[in-house]
Amino acid sequence: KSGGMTQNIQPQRFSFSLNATDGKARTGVISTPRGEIRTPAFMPVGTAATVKAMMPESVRATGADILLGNTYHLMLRPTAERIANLGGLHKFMNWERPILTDSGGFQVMSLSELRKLTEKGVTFRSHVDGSKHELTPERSMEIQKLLGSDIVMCFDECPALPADRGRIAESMRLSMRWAARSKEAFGDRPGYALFGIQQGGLERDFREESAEALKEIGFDGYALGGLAVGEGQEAMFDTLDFAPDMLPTDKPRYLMGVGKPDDIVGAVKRGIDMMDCVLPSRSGRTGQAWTRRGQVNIKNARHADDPRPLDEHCTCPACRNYSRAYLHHVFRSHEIISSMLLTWHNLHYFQEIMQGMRDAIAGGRFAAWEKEFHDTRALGDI
Ligand SMILES: O=c1nc[nH]c2cc3[nH]c(NCCN4CCCCC4)nc3cc12
Ligand SMILES: [Zn+2]
Repeated sequence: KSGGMTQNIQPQRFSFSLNATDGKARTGVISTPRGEIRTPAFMPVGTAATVKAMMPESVRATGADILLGNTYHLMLRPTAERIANLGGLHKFMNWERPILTDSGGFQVMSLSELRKLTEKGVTFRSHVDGSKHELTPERSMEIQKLLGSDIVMCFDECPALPADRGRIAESMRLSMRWAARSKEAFGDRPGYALFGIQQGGLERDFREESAEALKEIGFDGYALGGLAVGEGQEAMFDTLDFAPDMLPTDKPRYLMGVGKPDDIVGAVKRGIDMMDCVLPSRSGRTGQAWTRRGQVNIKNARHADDPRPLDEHCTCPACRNYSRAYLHHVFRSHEIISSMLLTWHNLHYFQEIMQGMRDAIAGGRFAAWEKEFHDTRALGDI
């Protein structure tokens, strides 16, 4: 760097400070050497080292403080070793702020073929080229270290639902043994964090057993896994009515894979600090816009002549500079800009929900904010 440039001195540690609570809802800041994460936080998903259809600077412009990457996808292509040799994932994808990486177990079970699960780990064939691979707690930690991930997830097993109690307990106990092996393999890495993942399905006693096991091992943060796997919102909320409270209050709580706007609001209301979901980006590419008045499918013919923006209150580039008619046209014509604009809008809207909740919790007015959120959605699109 040129002389005289003041280095923005970042903390060399990973820490979480709670600023305010309102009921069970919390707001705070996670400090990391690569920057701060305002909570409650929503993480856009950058599976293959890109948030699809978005430049990194655009992702930042939506208000994101942290991205999610996937061990499973990056180990298959371009491989973690190649990314490490090129300077790590941050440099590779030109995102210098925090990155959290999922540990791969969930993606193996949902994406690969010919999987074999043993106490040691999982062997599987790549969905990309059919090549054989193995993931273990140790290998997952090594991959996430090679990537340079700021927040590393334990290697776990997420049971497919519906599953009987015996299967849920057996799977959770395997994940807890893998959590211990993950912690051992992670080692002591100041400035980097390792999060444990609570399992146990929808069962209070198994969630309790899992939380106790994780606290005994000790982690920098605690995720709730095994949810958003088809149980439905009511069952998920019923579980969130007790499961987060079993985890330490002074550490971040991360609900994996969630979700729709109302899932996100309901989760924050129940004490969740971090979430991730492909929904805003994936649905954006299919023409599905999320707005304060509910969902809008821009491909619907009713928009063909509509000169109004998607959402007149939204300040994103899609709503500031384009009409519904234009968005309708570029989607119908399969123009690349269609994915860019709708993804940008959806990510911007999701971040606006997070900012709204952070402010509301800090101001002790979460209930009022939540009521306005639901009442406006009930109006439906105009
Ligand atoms: O238990 C988990 N351990 C590790 N990673 C996970 C990721 C997860 N992602 C989800 N749900 C994702 C649901 N998402 C909704 C939008 C469409 C694609 C799937 N549950 C998860 C549980 C886990
Ligand atoms: Zn917008």
